[in-house]
Amino acid sequence: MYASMEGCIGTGKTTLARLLSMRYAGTPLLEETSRHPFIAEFYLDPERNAFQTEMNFILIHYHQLRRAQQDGVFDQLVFADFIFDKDRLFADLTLTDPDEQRLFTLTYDFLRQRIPTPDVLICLKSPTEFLWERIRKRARDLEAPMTYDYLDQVNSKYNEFFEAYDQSEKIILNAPELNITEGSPSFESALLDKVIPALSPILGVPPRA
Ligand SMILES: Nc1ncnc2c1ncn2[C@@H]1O[C@H](COP(=O)(O)OP(=O)(O)OP(=O)(O)O)[C@@H](O)[C@H]1O
Repeated sequence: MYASMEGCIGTGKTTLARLLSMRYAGTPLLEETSRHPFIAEFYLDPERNAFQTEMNFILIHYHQLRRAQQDGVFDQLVFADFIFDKDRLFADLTLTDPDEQRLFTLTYDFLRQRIPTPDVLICLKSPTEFLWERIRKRARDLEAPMTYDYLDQVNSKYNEFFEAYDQSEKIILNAPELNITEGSPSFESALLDKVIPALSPILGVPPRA
């Protein structure tokens, strides 16, 4: 079973994937963010750097998922904090040159066929204001140039994507209601009330006591 979290920037995907892995004694598959060499440049000049950023993201994500597949990671219960399709969603927004869009699509479609699709997608929805607050609070240097308008556009893309998504089972959750914060008692009770009852029947296993 392969479960993946998705949601806009700052929704809490990584924290949720990590905690669900612990709860279900599964294996976390977390995005190797430290290996995104272009993201800082992207935020400084999105128009100029979008193509190299998106190509870089699909190659990194592809290799991480392929490596996991070859290492037999998907033979276990896996909780990932990203899916390959997220880069299609970002590229739809960031790539404006038709030649670059075409080359991205050719590469994306070629790679997409070679990687596994999750059995269940956990969709974390959130109002943009909530995400903006979280991103300001976590204060990652490279995200400092991000504008509210950009975040709002990414968030709208995610909402459209969640609506249309039909590749597997999906569970739609409201991220602010969960208050995804490690060690928070309200998050623990939201996990028990809202996430685990929806997820366990799909996974076919109960969480650890
Ligand atoms: N394909 C992409 N194109 C442009 N930027 C991207 C892309 N994928 C991720 N990013 C950027 O990389 C950074 C990390 O984003 P991502 O949503 O993957 O993780 P996150 O915000 O740390 O997740 P969470 O807080 O939900 O655990 C963000 O600044 C995001 O805008």
